[in-house]
Amino acid sequence: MVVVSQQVDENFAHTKTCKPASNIFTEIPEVDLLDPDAKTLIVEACKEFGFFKVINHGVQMEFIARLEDEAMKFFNLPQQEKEKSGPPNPFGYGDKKIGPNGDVGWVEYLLFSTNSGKLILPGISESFWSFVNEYLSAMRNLACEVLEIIAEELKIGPRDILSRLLRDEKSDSCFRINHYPPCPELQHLSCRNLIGFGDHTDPQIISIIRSNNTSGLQIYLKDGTWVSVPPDHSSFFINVGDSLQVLTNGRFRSVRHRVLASSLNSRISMIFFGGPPLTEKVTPLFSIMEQGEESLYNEFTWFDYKKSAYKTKLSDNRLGLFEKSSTHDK
Ligand SMILES: C=C1C[C@]23C[C@@]1(O)CC[C@H]2[C@@]12CC[C@H](O)[C@@](C)(C(=O)O1)[C@H]2[C@@H]3C(=O)O
Ligand SMILES: O=C(O)CCC(=O)C(=O)O
Ligand SMILES: [Fe+2]
Repeated sequence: MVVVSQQVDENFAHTKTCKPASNIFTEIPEVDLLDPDAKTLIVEACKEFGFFKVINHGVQMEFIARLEDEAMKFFNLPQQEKEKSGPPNPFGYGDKKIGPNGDVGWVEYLLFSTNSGKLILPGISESFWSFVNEYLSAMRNLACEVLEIIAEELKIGPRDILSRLLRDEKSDSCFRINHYPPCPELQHLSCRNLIGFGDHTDPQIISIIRSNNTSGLQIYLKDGTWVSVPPDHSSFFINVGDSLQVLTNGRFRSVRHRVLASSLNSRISMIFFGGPPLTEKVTPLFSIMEQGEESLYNEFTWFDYKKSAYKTKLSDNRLGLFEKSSTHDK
């Protein structure tokens, strides 16, 4: 038995594992977008967790299911067919390798830009492409609605002070579909968990995650613990990204998160990352600052941040490089 376990461990030498952490977190803030109290809940959640769940969002389930079906059709293609849409540079099909700096995970994915026209990928059918575009426009609207609610509650008007960054035709947003295949060998993996997508924060302003009902997503709490997010295929999970942490001068928290692979079930997730135009300065909003308050960050544009981010490993503290008091100061 011990021998079998050792052999299996060797098979996973090229992937990453972590200690088991299966604390199921039942206190994820749940925001009903039709509830007049939504504003307060959203702002509290962004400060405490940088993360919340949205219900009554108005996006039809059939619409989401159609895109998920198309994505599964793609991931079910023979490996060599899928590889024709890769490697990602950074857009396209990727398998196990994440980003340009040696990160790995038990995941395959498709990464799309939302503003560089049609990405010609051999494995992407016309119908898949048109579902992606319809979905993206629904996600942009949802992200903007949330950002407008935030602006209103923080009284940092005008109402579109944040959402205009995503509505801009040059908004540098992107979209990712992740597929985490089940990993039956995991049961023998000597009490370790297999990393699907390693821990990180998202660099953009806001991200919207939607997944099927397979668990795996975890968030890192202020008290230093990892907790599992109960999956809910009919809701959206919203992440505060690094840029929103800066725009609010640290009032909101960019959430560290990761995904663990499952031994039994396949997880599929679709994530919209709402980013500003490349030339936009990412600095604390003037209207949020109290008298005498100083920016916690050196001035940078989204282009500067992205350029720096793509030199980092997934789990690096990317924002640390731009913090004023940081020892990493440039
Ligand atoms: C390791 C990397 C992958 C990533 C680019 C990076 O160098 C650091 C940030 C990573 C991340 C995390 C959130 C999103 O999934 C992503 C698309 C992004 O914008 O930043 C990925 C990048 C990627 O996979 O290309
Ligand atoms: O797949 C998921 O649920 C989240 C993945 C993620 O955090 C990412 O792609 O940035
Ligand atoms: Fe992420």
